[in-house]
Amino acid sequence: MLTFQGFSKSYAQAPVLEIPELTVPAGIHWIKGRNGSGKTTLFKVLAGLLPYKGDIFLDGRVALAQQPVLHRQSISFGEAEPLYPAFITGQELVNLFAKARQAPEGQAHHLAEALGATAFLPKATGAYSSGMLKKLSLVLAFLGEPSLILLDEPLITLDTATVQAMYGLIQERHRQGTSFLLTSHQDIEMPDLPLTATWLVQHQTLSLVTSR
Ligand SMILES: Nc1ncnc2c1ncn2[C@@H]1O[C@H](COP(=O)(O)OP(=O)(O)OP(=O)(O)O)[C@@H](O)[C@H]1O
Repeated sequence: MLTFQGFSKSYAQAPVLEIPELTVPAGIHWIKGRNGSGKTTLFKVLAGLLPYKGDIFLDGRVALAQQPVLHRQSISFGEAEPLYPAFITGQELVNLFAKARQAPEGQAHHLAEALGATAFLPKATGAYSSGMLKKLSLVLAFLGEPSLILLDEPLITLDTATVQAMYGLIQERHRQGTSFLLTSHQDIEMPDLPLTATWLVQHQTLSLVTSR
């Protein structure tokens, strides 16, 4: 699904990640790593938000740096601590993302219902709690038909029922062929998801811990 070749990422002169040669197969992947290890940096690179050196390919055909439009259509990113302009409503963002991503009819409604976001979408996001912001960010991340969805720290601020609903959506989309990368800075297990592999960001690289 993802192939790294001679990849490296630095901030100014400070190296953060180096992945000389690695293939991450399709599936649901859980990426662990301590605070500051480089998980968010990896996701921002994959989401096309940060420059890097080397090559990253998606599904063997989309070279992320060389095909930015196809890249952004193919990968969607749910941020760890999402922030939106305070005056905009959740519904306006959902409408915008649904249009830009050509989301199938009814998909936004299904996602908002599943994640318990329908009631507050008409309100301006400046009035949202951190959990409401996270639910909105998940609705936006699932919109459209990307082949890879990146969810950075998806468990933080969500109540137990919403975490279960999110697991349900991940499995539903996985059955339809979507891959997922999920991160956590906590060393927790994920018994409720059929994980393809667990990875660790450590010593400035990404290493496989376990795989099915
Ligand atoms: N914009 C930036 N400029 C300079 N250094 C940065 C920048 N963003 C992140 N870093 C550095 O890169 C390293 C990796 O940070 P990153 O946010 O990717 O870690 P993380 O694994 O997501 O951490 P956490 O679990 O705390 O969210 C850290 O040393 C951090 O200080």
